[in-house]
Amino acid sequence: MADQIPVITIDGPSGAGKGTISKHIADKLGWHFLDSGAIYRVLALATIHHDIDPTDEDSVAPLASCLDVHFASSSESDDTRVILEGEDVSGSIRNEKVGAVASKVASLPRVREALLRRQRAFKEAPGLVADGRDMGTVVFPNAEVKIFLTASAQERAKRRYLQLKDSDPTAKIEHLLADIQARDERDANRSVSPLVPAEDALEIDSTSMSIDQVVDKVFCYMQEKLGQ
Ligand SMILES: Nc1ncnc2c1ncn2[C@@H]1O[C@H](COP(=O)(O)OP(=O)(O)O)[C@@H](O)[C@H]1O
Ligand SMILES: Nc1ccn([C@@H]2O[C@H](COP(=O)(O)OP(=O)(O)O)[C@@H](O)[C@H]2O)c(=O)n1
Repeated sequence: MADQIPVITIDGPSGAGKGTISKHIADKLGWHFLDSGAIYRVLALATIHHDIDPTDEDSVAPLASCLDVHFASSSESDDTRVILEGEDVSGSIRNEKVGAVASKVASLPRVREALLRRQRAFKEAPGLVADGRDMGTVVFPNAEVKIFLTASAQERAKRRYLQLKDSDPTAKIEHLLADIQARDERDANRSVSPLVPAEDALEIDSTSMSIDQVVDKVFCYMQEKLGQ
């Protein structure tokens, strides 16, 4: 029964480490993983491909409802491939331009509504780790374990720079910091599903923590909550 399937939600701002930590926890437990940001990014890319204004709710909402996207596991790597309209877009959804458009389409209430069922369908046995902005507040409000992961904007921009510099030699920390701050502002101030910690979330500031330290902290908290 879907109701007996445990869910761990990890929400927080861009670059806090949500994806990295969620994947570690999901792998360790053998649970499913929902990267909800990838769905908003794919929708953003679809608006770019179809030349749709990302702020026009009447055009973006129908696109969200019938978005032709699926997630495929790859035999060559651990990564899940993201397929939009038959094309592998796993790399192209990750750039900062697509991230900025994603945060625009994500502020449209009917778009968020249209994507709810698609996200909830990831809840399958033996369990789910869900990463995003509103996993613990809106999509899985009854999740057993909720984490709100943060880090200072400077630290997040530095992490993003280190992540991008090899594939994008033009990446600059000051541009990434400005993008992160603009996205934080839009995500926190939108009218629907703003980026806020769930009341029952454990908040972790990872500014001075290593990836392993964060994984250990989440894992200990999860064992305490689930009694495992
Ligand atoms: N605690 C940490 N310390 C240092 N680097 C981290 C930490 N957590 C994540 N990172 C690195 O920061 C980058 C962004 O992490 P990511 O998981 O993509 O963040 P998010 O999903 O929150 O946007 C990745 O390169 C990741 O390896
Ligand atoms: N559950 C979610 C996930 C992402 N998003 C939006 O989608 C954008 C991209 O999400 P992401 O998780 O891939 O972004 P990063 O944290 O990796 O930079 C975010 O800036 C949010 O505006 C959202 O609104 N709700």
